Amino acid sequence: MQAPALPVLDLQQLAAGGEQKQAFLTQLAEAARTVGFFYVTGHQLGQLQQAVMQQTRAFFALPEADKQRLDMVNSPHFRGYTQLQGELTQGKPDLREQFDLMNEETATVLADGEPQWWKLIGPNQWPTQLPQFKAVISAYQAELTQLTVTLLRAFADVLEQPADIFDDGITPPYTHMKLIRYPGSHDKAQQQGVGAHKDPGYLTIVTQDQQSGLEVLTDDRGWVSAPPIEGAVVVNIGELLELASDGYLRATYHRVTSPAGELERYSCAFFMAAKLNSEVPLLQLPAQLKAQALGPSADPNNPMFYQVGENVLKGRLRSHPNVAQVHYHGFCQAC
Ligand SMILES: O=C(O)CCC(=O)C(=O)O
Ligand SMILES: [Fe+2]
Repeated sequence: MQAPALPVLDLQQLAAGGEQKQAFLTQLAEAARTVGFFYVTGHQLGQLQQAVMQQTRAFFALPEADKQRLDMVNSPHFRGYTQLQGELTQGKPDLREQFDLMNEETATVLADGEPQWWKLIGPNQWPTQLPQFKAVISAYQAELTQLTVTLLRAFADVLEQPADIFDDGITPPYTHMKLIRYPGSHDKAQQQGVGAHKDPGYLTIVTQDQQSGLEVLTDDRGWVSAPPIEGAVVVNIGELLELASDGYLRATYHRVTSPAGELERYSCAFFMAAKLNSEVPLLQLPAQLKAQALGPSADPNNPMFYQVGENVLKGRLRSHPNVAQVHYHGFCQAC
């Protein structure tokens, strides 16, 4: 077998402590500084992962009318179903259908003048036709939340910070899970499963079925494929970690190219951010790390905000203009 193009890290080493933990942290630092994308094995997600993929397939196999009843446009909290080409990346429709959910909460009632991102908080929409769906997906959400917290603490170590430096903002974190189906494309001109983008949170974990398609932009090798590896999930750094580390760590551009012809691809992307009503701490890095911090990347098409709610809402408004139009009209200049 060809060696994977991205680093593979074993979480058991982190758990073992001592020298093994040090070896894990060294690899994490290297992976984070070079590509910002890596595989993680040695997690405990195995059986649950299979159940999640089963439920994901079952959801997308529901009749179109059942899925449409859960359309995201019903939800000011950006939860629910988005049909094929219903989401935009870099202004172009993505060839994927998806189901989004976040922390299950009661909607906040906004007083005059309060920031709009409070509206991101609220209940999910659930498909009642699938009796196991909510329990299985919620259990996975809880496991991935734990895993991202563990990894973020490891990043604190890499950045030579106290292990709890991020804790205030992530008790609990804001989490967003996206179940996705990418249909095959017969058209070479239309293969944007999802266009090139950075993720807005601290960290993302991607669970893939057997079909490849995820690609990562590297400095030295251009776009490289991140195909599924049995027993591994893919982890990548988001914008909040880039901001917190003043660009020492980089959020990496990635995309999904549609499978060919009759093939299809299923995945689950899990985004972990800090609480919406928090600010990302700008860490005081030791001199040898600071010297390598490039500052956060400046992209006029993608401003990054330290205020977490603002950064998360920016991404949602841009990706789902129809939801923005209905629920954020008059606020969103782009819609
Ligand atoms: O489906 C995947 O593998 C990744 C999806 C992704 O990058 C995203 O939704 O942000
Ligand atoms: Fe992404």
